[in-house]
Amino acid sequence: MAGKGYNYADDFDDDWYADEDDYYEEEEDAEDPELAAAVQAAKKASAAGKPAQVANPASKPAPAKASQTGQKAGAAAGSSGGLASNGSTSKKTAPAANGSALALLLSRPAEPGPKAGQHPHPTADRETFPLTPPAAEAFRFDTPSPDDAVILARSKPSGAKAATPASSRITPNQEVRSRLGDLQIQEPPEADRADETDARPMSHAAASTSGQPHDRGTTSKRPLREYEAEPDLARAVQEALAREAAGQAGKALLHLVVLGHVDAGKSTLMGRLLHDLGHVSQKAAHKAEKDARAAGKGSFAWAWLLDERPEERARGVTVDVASTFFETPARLVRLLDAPGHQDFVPNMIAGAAQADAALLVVDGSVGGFEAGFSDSAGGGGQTREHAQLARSLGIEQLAVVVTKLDTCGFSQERFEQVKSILQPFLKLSGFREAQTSWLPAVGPTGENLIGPPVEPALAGWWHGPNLVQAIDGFKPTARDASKPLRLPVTDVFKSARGGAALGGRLAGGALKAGTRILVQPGNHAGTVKSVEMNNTAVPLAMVGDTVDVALNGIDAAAVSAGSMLCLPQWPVPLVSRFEARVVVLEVAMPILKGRQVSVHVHAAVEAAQISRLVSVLNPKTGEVMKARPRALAKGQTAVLEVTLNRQLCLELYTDYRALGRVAIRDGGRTIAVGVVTSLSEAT
Ligand SMILES: Nc1nc2c(ncn2[C@@H]2O[C@H](COP(=O)(O)OP(=O)(O)OP(=O)(O)O)[C@@H](O)[C@H]2O)c(=O)[nH]1
Repeated sequence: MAGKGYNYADDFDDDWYADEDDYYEEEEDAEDPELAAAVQAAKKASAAGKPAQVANPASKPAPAKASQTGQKAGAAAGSSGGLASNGSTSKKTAPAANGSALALLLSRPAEPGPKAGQHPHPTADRETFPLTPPAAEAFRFDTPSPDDAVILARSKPSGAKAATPASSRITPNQEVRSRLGDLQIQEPPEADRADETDARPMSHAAASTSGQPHDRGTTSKRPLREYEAEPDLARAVQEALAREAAGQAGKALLHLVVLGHVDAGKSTLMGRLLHDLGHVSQKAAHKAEKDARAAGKGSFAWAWLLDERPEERARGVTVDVASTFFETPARLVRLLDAPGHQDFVPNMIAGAAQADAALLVVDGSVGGFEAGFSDSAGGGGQTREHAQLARSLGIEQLAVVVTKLDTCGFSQERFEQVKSILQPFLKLSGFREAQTSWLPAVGPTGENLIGPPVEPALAGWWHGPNLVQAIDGFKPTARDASKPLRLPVTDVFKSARGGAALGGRLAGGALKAGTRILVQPGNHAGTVKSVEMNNTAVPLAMVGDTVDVALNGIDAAAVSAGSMLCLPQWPVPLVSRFEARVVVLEVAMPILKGRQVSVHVHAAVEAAQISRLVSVLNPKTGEVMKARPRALAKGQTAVLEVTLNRQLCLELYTDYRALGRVAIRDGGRTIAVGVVTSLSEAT
C-alpha cells in the first residue's frame, strides 16, 4: 500500500490498511457509544450523499449536523479541486453568536482552496473564512503537545518502536562541527538543545521501518547529514557565525509576532511603540491621526500608523502579515502583526510560523477580556486559538500584554484577575511559566511601553517590565546553518527589469550572490543576483534571516507565496501525501476519513483530504493505543494521513522544524495541529 518513498514506522504497519474497503464495516467502539453513533450517522449520510446529523461526543448535549463527513466513495463536496469561499473579509465584524450550531454548520462553506488557474499555493491573505461558531469548548492542552509526544516517544527506547539506534543519533552540534570544522558555534539555549537533539532521531523512527534514514523520495533521496555547502559559501557562513559569536555582528535579530483577539489593541500598541522608539516621523504620525479622524476613526490613529506603512503599499506584500523593523536597546526586531479576527487566522499562522517569540495582547477592560477569551459557547474569542496555534507552531517565548486597564481605573485587581484566568490556560497550552512574562500597557497614551508607567494609578502598583524590556528578554532562535538551503517564499516582487525578487525567512542553509538555486514547485532554476536585508544589501543570508533575494533566470509570474527556494542538488521534497502526528483541537464532530480540509504549512495553504486515520497515540508515551481508529475526537493525539489536492513543498519536522509544522483547518476553524512525520513525494 505504501507509495514510493513512503515509509511508515513499525507502528504504522501497512497491513492496517489492507482491508481499506472494509473500513466502516468493523465493530463500533463499544467503549464510546456517542462516538460510535457519530460515526454511524456520518456513514449513513455519506452513503446517501448528504450531510450527517451526528451527536457531538465532545460537547455532549448539543446535536449537530455535519456538513462534511467521512465517506467511503470519497465523494465529499469540493473534493475535486477548488473549494468555495464565502468571500467574507470583514475584519471588524464580531464572530457570530453561538446560536444554532446545527444551522450554522450546515450553512458553513468549505475551507477555500486554490481556484482553477491559481497557483497551487495561494497566499494566506487571499483566503477568507466564514464566521463559524465553534461547537465545543476549546481544547485544553492538558496532555503533552505534539512536540512533547515526539520527545517522550523518542526518550523511551525500550518497547517504543519509535526509538532510533544510538549509532544514528547525531546531535545538531556534532553535525555542525563536522561540517564547519573548528568554528565557534553559538550554543542554543538548554531547552532548544534538548528539543533538537531529542527530536532528530524520531524522524528516522517515524519515517522508517528499517532504522535507516528516511527515504526522501525520487529527487531528494540523500540524507541531509551528507550535505556540505559549497566551499566559498561555507567559508562565508563560518566567518559570519564567528563574528556573531564574538559579538561583532550588531544586535541580534528577533522575529516577533503580535497576537490577540480582534480589537485587543495590537496595532495601537505597536504603532505607539514605533513612534516612541523614534521610528515614525512626526509628519507620519500627524498624517495618520488626520486620516483616522477624517475617516471618523480617531481612536485608531496609532493603529493606522502601523497598518498603513508606506513600504507595504510600495512592495505589495503577498502575505497579509504586516511586517516592519524596529530597534530596542538590545534587539533588532522584525515585527509581524497578525489581524485578530478569526477570518485572518491563516495570516496569523503564516506570521507565527516565522516568529521566535510572541506578544499576546489581551483586552483587560471589563467584558473585553471575557469576549476575547470566550470559548465556543460564548462566541469563540481568538485569544485561545491564537495561543494554542502559536505554541503548536513552535513559539515558546511569550509576553502577555494586558491593555485597556485605563478603562477600569488601572485596577491591579483586574490585572491579577485576567492573569489568574489566562495563566492556567497558557500553561495547559504548553507555555512554560519561566518563558511567559506579564505586563500592563496602554497603547493610546504609551503607558509602560518604553519606560515605567507615568500614570500614578498604574505606577503605584506596577514595578515589573515595560514592553521594551519584555521584548529584550526574548532570545532569538539559535542558528544551525548545517542544512541545505530552504527559503519559503512569502513575498514575490517584480524587479525593474522584469526578474523576480523573492522575500521570506530562511528556514535552512545560506545563500549569497552567485548561489545557484531552484524554485519549487515548477523546477525553475536560477542564480542569486543580490540579497537585501531590511532594504540594505548584504553579502550573505543565513538560516533565521529574513531577506529579499533578487534572482536571475526566474520569472516572477512562475513563483508565489508558498513556493520554496532551495539548492538544485538538494531540492525540497514536493509532496502529494504526508503523515502528521497531531493533537485534535476543538472539533464540532469527530474527524473521519475523507474529511475535506485545508493544510497550512509555512507560507503555503493547500486543499486536502484526510485520507487515513492511522492511529490514536498515548499522549504521554507516544505509543499506539488504537490502530486505524474510526474517528478522532477532541483532545486525542493521533497520527493521520493527508492527501493534498496539489503538490506542496514540505519537510519532516525533524529535518526542518519550521517547515514540518502543520495546521489543519476546516470551515474557518483549526481542527488539528501537529508535526509532519512522514512524506510521500510526488512522482
Ligand atoms: N482605552 C483604551 N483603548 C485602547 C487601548 N488600546 C487600544 N485601544 C482602542 O481599541 C480599538 C482597537 O484597537 P486596535 O489597535 O485597532 O486593535 P487590534 O487588536 O489591532 O485590532 P485588529 O487588528 O482588528 O485585530 C481602537 O479604538 C483603539 O484606540 C487601550 O489601552 N486603552
